[in-house]
Amino acid sequence: MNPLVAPESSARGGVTALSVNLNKVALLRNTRHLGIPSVTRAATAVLEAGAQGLTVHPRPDERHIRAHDVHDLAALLKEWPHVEFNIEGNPFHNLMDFVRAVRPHQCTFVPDTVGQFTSDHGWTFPQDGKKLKPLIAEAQALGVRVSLFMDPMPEAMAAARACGADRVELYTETYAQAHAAGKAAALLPSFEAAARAAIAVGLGVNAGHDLNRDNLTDFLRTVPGVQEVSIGHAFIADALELGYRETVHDYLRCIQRAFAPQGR
Ligand SMILES: CC(=O)[C@@H](O)[C@H](O)COP(=O)(O)O
Ligand SMILES: NCC(=O)COP(=O)(O)O
Repeated sequence: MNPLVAPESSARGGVTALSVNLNKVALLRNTRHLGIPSVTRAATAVLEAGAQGLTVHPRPDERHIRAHDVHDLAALLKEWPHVEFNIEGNPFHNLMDFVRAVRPHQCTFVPDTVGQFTSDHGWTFPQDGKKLKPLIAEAQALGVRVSLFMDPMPEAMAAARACGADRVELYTETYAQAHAAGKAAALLPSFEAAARAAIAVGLGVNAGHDLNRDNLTDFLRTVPGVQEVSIGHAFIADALELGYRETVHDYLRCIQRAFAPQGR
């Protein structure tokens, strides 16, 4: 049994799952009272094209994903029993209401403030562990896997595990910025070390934020055991040009390339 491949992903041969974040479909929809572009139609399109999961981040200000979107997607996913639903948010704000009502496969705890521009940091350990522990336990008692949004800090992983988390999601904006500047090689070792430290204490590893078709393969080739990438902003930008189906296929190819023997 390869410790870098969790049981959940063994069904895919250890290949990372693609979870499409639909926030930006809702953002565009909310700029008119016409209901288009449809979040549920986008979800159906990306799932029919092969995406393995959906992610939403219903922020308290409802700038994009609204409460009804979460419930609409939960209803839709009853038709897709093998697709994972991941709901992100701050568990001290509105996230737990959705966890209790919808019981998604996974919730991702993100330490955002209410009006924050976007997610830009992970939890702080050991300080946050004590207050997170009961909420993690509550979500798990509802059958919901808990992932903690984390900066790539190997030294924080034991404390993340100690408060009961099932997985961590490595916050990848710094990697994306470095990759765009041709400097990813300097940063990847810290992400690899954080992933190995997480796996060593029994945590699963997810990743997300500013991943795209240019930087995804390099990340997955270097960082071991990534079970899920959640990708939204760049994905939807690409889909505006290529369409949902072709965009899913492009991202799945980026993932597959990372697991192919080098040189192919
Ligand atoms: C947690 C994270 O990095 C993203 O999933 C987050 O959903 C981005 O939120 P916005 O789409 O509101 O920028
Ligand atoms: N958890 C990351 C996510 O869901 C999407 O982030 P981004 O691709 O919109 O930056």
